[in-house]
Amino acid sequence: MSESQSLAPLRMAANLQRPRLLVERRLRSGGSEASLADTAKSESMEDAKRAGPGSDRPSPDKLTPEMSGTSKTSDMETPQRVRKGDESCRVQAPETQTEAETETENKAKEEVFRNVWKHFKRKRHEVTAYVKRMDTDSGRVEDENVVSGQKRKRATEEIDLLDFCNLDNSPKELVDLVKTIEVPSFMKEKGHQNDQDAQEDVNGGKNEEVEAEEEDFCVTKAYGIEGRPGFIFVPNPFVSTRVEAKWVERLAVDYASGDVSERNRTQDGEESALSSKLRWATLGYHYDWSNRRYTEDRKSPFPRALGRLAKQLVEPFAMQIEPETAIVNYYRAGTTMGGHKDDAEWTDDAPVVSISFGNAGVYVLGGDSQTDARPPGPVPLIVRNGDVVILGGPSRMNIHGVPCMMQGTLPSRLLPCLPPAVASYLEAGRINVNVRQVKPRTFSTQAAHAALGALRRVPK
Ligand SMILES: O=C(O)CCC(=O)C(=O)O
Ligand SMILES: [Fe+2]
Repeated sequence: MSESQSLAPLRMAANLQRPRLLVERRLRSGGSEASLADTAKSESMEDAKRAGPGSDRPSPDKLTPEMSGTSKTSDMETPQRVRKGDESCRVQAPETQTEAETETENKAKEEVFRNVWKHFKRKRHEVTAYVKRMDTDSGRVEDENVVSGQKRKRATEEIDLLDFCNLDNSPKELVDLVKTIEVPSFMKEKGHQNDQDAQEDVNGGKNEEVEAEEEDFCVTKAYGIEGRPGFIFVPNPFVSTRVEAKWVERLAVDYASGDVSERNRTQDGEESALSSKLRWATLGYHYDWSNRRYTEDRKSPFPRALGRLAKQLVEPFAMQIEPETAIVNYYRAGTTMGGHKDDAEWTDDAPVVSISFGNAGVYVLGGDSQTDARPPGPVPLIVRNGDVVILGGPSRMNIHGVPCMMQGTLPSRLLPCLPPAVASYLEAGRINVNVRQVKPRTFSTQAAHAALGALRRVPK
C-alpha cells in the first residue's frame, strides 16, 4: 500500500479544509465498489422505513454485499472555482458564494465523506490482516502458528486509521489529534455490576438468590480526539473473558428475546434470536421505525444491568445518563452502517454509550454533517471487542458509522465461554449496543438549588 494511497481519505478531508481559493482538488476516490449512496438507493422500501433512529442513518439491518471484483482507483476533479471580482483590482472584492457554488462544494464534501466508506470497504482485507497481526503480537489473540517460546517480532507496519491500542502504528497526523483523558484514581476502583441486576432483568424484578458481587469493568485508560470534544474512547475495560462472555450472552440471547425487546422480524414472521435474519433489537423505548419517533406507549422496562453499566461507564468523565433506550445491532459478514446522526431522542444533553463485542470494526467519526469538513475531518478508528465509544457534549450529534467489520479478529479466548450457537454467531459477527437517554432532564435538584441560591442573592 503506497503511503499516498493509504491516507487518501484523510487527505481529501484536509484538502477541503483549505481556503476557498484552492482551484484544484484532486480527490482520490476509493474504488469501484458501490458507494453508500448507491447502496442506499438499492435499499428496499421496508429497509428505508427502518432508517432510524437518526436523520440520515441507513437501516441497521442494511446489508451491503461483501465486495468482490477488482478495485480501481479513479481521480475525480471537483469543478474549478472561478474567483469573483476584477482580477486587476489591487484590493480584491470579497468573495461571495452563489447557491450553485455552495451546492457544488457541498456535493464535493459529501463525496469526500462517502469516499471514506468506499476506501475502507476496499481496504478491509488489509485492515483485517493488520488487526490479526497486531492482536496476535500483543497476546490479545492466540496464534496457533506461533511455536511456544518463539515470540514473533512486533509488527511495525503503519495502518491508515487510528488504532488506540497501538498508537505507534497509527499515522502521525491522527496520533497528533489524540488526547489522553485522565481517569480519576478513585474511579479506577469503581465499576461494579452485580448479578442481582441480571437476575432482576430475567425474573421481572424479583431477585431470588443474590450471587457474589463481581466487578465487571475498570476504566483505567481513555482517549479523546482534538476537535471532537465529548468524544471518548475507552479501550476494552471489561475485567475478564468471563465478564465479556456474560455481556455477549445477554445481548445475543436475553435482550433479543421478545420479553424485553422489539426486533426486526423475518419475512415469515420467525423471531428466533440469533437466527440469520436478526439484525437489531430495541430496548426500553422502542423506536417506531415507520413514523421515525419514540412514543410513550411503546416501551418495555429498560434492562437494569445494561442501564447500570452505561451509567457507570460515563461516571469517570463527569457525564450522566438516564438509560431509556438502546439499539442492539447484530452485524454479520458484509454488514455495514452508513454515516448517520443519533438525533431521534428528545434530548441531546446525555451521551450515547456504545459498547461493541465480537469482531473488530472500522468506526468513522465525522463532524456535524457530511458536509462538515472542518478539522479534523472524518476520523477512522478501530473498535475491537469490548471497546466503548462515548458520544457526549458537542460530539453527541457527530455523524458516525461503520464502513466495515474485520472477520477473523474475534479473540478466540471468548469461544469456549459461550454457548455454541452464540459462539458460532460471534465468530463471524459483531454486536454493538448503544444506550441513549430519550427524555430531557426536566428537573434536577442541583439546578433547583442553584436557582434558589441565585434567588436568595437577589437584592430587595
Ligand atoms: O456499530 C456501531 O459501532 C455503531 C452503531 C450506531 O452508531 C447506531 O446504532 O446508531
Ligand atoms: Fe449511531
